[in-house]
Amino acid sequence: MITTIIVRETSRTFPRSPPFSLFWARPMGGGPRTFPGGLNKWQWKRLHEKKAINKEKRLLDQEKQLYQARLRSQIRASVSGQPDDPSSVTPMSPQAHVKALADRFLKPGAEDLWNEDDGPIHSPPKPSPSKPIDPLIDHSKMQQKRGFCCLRNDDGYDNLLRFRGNLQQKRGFCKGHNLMGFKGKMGQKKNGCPGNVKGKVKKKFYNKRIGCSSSDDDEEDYGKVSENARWPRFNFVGNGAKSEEEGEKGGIKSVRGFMGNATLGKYDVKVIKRRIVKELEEYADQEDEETDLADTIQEIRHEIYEKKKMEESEAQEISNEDEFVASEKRFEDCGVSPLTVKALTDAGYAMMTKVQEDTLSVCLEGKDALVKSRAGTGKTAAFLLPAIETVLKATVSGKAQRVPPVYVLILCPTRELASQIAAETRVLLKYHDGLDVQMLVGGTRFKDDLKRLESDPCQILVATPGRLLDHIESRSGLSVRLMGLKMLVLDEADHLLNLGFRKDMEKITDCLPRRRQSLLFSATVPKEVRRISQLVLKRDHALVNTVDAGCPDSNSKVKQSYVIASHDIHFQVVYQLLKDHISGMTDYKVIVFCTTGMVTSLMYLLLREMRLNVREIHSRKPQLYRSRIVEEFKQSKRLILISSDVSARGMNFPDVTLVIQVGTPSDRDQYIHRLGRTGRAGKDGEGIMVLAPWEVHILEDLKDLPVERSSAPHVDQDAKSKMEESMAKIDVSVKEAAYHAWLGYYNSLSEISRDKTSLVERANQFCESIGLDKPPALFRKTVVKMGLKDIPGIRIRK
Ligand SMILES: Nc1ncnc2c1ncn2[C@@H]1O[C@H](COP(=O)(O)OP(=O)(O)OP(=O)(O)O)[C@@H](O)[C@H]1O
Repeated sequence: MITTIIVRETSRTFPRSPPFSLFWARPMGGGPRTFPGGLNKWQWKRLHEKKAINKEKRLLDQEKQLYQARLRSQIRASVSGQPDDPSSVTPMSPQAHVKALADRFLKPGAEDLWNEDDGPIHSPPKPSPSKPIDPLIDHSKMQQKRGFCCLRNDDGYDNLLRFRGNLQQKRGFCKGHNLMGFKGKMGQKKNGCPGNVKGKVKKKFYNKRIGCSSSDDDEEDYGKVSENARWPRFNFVGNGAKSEEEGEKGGIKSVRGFMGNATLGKYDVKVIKRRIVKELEEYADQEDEETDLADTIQEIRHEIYEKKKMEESEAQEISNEDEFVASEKRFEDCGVSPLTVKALTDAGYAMMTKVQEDTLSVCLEGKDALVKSRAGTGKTAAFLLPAIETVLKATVSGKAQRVPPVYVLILCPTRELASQIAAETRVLLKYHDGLDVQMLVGGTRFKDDLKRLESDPCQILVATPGRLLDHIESRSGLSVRLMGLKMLVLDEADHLLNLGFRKDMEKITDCLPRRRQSLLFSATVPKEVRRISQLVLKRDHALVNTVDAGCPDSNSKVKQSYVIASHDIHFQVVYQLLKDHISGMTDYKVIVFCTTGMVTSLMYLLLREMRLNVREIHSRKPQLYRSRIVEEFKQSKRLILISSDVSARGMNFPDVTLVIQVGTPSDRDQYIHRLGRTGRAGKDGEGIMVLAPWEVHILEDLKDLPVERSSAPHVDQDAKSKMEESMAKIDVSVKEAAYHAWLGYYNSLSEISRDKTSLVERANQFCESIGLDKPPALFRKTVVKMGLKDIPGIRIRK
C-alpha cells in the first residue's frame, strides 16, 4: 500500500505542541482507514447508528411498559374502591406502584419521563362518600364492552383510540363517534357526523361512559357530550355531574381521564373510523337479542353505500358539465385579442370551456402541448385561439416578405373535418382584416389548389396529410412558405400518429422548421401514441388533460347500451331501433355507423327502400356530394345519416339524438369518437351498439365505460317480410361489394380473424342475410392476402 506522509504546521493553533506533527494520510483511492475492531469508516458509522436506534427503541418500550403499568394500577385501584392515595392503600397505591416501576426502569431521573399530561402527579379527588363505589365489578363485563372502556388489549393503545374518538366527538371532529351512539343511525349533525342515533338502551349506555347529556327524549342529544364533561387527568369518573354517578351504577368507569393528549400521539381516531361497522357488529353479537342492532347495521351500511354512490354520480355529472362551460373566465380576460373576442361573441361564445381555459394559458406561453378532452367540449376553439394570436404576433413583428409565410398549419385526418375547421377559423377571423385561412384536401383538383394559394395567400392552412404531402413533394411554392411556420396543430392527433398516417406525418414534419410550437389534440390518447408524440412535440411539452383520473373518456350525459343479436338480423334490428326512436322523438337526428363504406351503402339503400328519411356518407362518394350531405345534416332535423367512419371523428353535427353502431368498432377509441357525435356541447344523447354474439370481445375494452346491455327490439313479421322485399330490390353488385368489404373489415380485426374458418362461415351467413345465393368469388390475390387460401367455403375467381 502506498501512503503519503503529510507534515503539517500546528504551532499556530496549539502553541505548546511541537511545531510540526506527522499524519498518516490516506492516499487518493488507497486502502481503508480502520477503527477499533478493524472496522472501516462506514462500518463504524453504521454500527453507531444501529446502536442509537436500539437505544431509542429500548427507551420507548420502557415508556410503554410504564404507561401500561400505570393504567393497570389505576384500574385496580378504582375497581377495588380504594382511594388513589399511596398512604392509605395496601399493599401499594397505583401511583406508588408506577413510581416504583419507573424507578426500576429508569433510575435515576425517572421523573424526566413523566409528561404532565400523562401521569397522576396529583391525587385525584376521592369518590363521593354518598355513593360508594361498588367493589364487585365484573372485569370480564368491562372487557366485553370494549369500544368504550376496556383496556385489555395487548399494547393498550387500541382502547385509547376509542376514548380518543369520544374526545373528538365532544370537540366536533367526530370520527369514532358512531360507536358511542350505538343502535343509531350515523349522522349527528351537530357534531358533523353522518346519520342520527336511535335506541334508548344504548344511548343510556353511552351516556354513562362518556358523560353525555342524558336527556332521553332528545334524539339529537344522543352521542352528544355533556357540556359539563371535562377530562381531568386520572380521574376515574368524569366531572360531569351525572356521568360519575351513572358510570358507577353501570359498573363501568368513565375512563376519559386516563388519556392525555400527548399519550395518544399519532394513534388517532383514523383507526376507529375503519372499524366502525365491525365494532358495531361485534357488539351486536354480544348484546341481547331483543335489539335489532344487526338490522340497523345493515341499514347504516346501505345508507352509506347509497349516499356514496349518489355523491359520486353527482360529482361526475358536475365534472362533465364543468368540462363544457365550467370556466368562470371570459375570453377577454385570457389574452385573446379584442377582435377575436368580438367574433366569439357573435358566434355565441361567452364563457370559455374547461379545455379552452386550460390550454390557452399554456399555448400563449409558447409551450408545446398534448391536450386530451372529451368529444364536443370545444377543442377546436382551444387551438384556434392561440393559433390566431400566433399569427397576429408574427404579422406585427415580421418584415414584409415577397412570399407571405404560412404561420399556422393545422392537420386533420378527413376532408370533412378540415372543411369544418376552416369554416370555424373564418368565423373567428371575421374582424381581422388581412388574415385568411386556406384548405388543402384530397378529392379536389391539384391545379385549383395552386391557383387559390397564389391568388389568396393565407396565414393559416388547414390540410389533410395526403394532399399536403403532394404539394410538398411537387416542389410548389408551398414548401418555401412553410419555412416561416410558427405553429403546427394536429387535430385528432392519435389518429394522425397512427400507422395509417405515420409515414406521411414523418415526411411532413421533416419539411417543417424545428423552431415551432406544436399542439396535439384528441379525445383519446392511447399510450403508444403518447410515446410517438415525441415525433412532433418537444421534450418539455405540457400535458393538458381535462378528463379526471378514473373517469370515463365518454360523456356521462350520453346513455350507452348494446344489444346482442344474431348477425343475420342486424339490418332488421337497426330498422326497429330507428322506428322506436323516431316514434318517441319529434326532432330526431340519428347517425348509423357501419363497418365499411360498402356496407354503409347497402344499409342506406335498404332503409331508403323502407321509407326512412336517410342520407349516406362514406369515402366512395364524390367529395362534392359528401360536402353537401354534411351541410344538409348539420342544418336539418328529422334526418338519419348512414355513415362510415369518415364522420366518426371531430364532426360537429349539432343536436344528434342517437348514435347507432352496427357491428364491432375497430377499437375502443373508435367507439368513443363515434359516440362523441351525440351529447355535444353539454347536451344529452344516446348511443346503442348492435353486436353479434361473436363480436362481444369489444366489451372487454369498454369495461370502464358505462355501457349497459339492453334487450334486442322485437321485429314483427310484417317488418321482416317488408325488409326481405326491399333487400331483393337492391342491385347484386352492391351486395357483392358489401360482402368483399365485410370480409376485409373483419379479417383486419385480430380478435376475429384468428379463426379463419369461422370468419368465412360468418361471411357466408352474411351473404345469405343480404339475399345472395352464394358467396361471390374473390381474386386469388385477395384470397392469399387475406390468408384464406386453404379455407373451405372460399370461392376463387377463375
Ligand atoms: N366557449 C364556448 N361556448 C359555447 N359553445 C362552444 C364553446 N366552445 C365550443 N363550443 C361549441 O361546442 C361544440 C363542440 O365544439 P368542438 O367541435 O370544438 O368540440 P371538440 O372537442 O373539438 O369535439 P371532437 O372531439 O369531436 O373533435 C361546437 O358546437 C362549438 O360551437
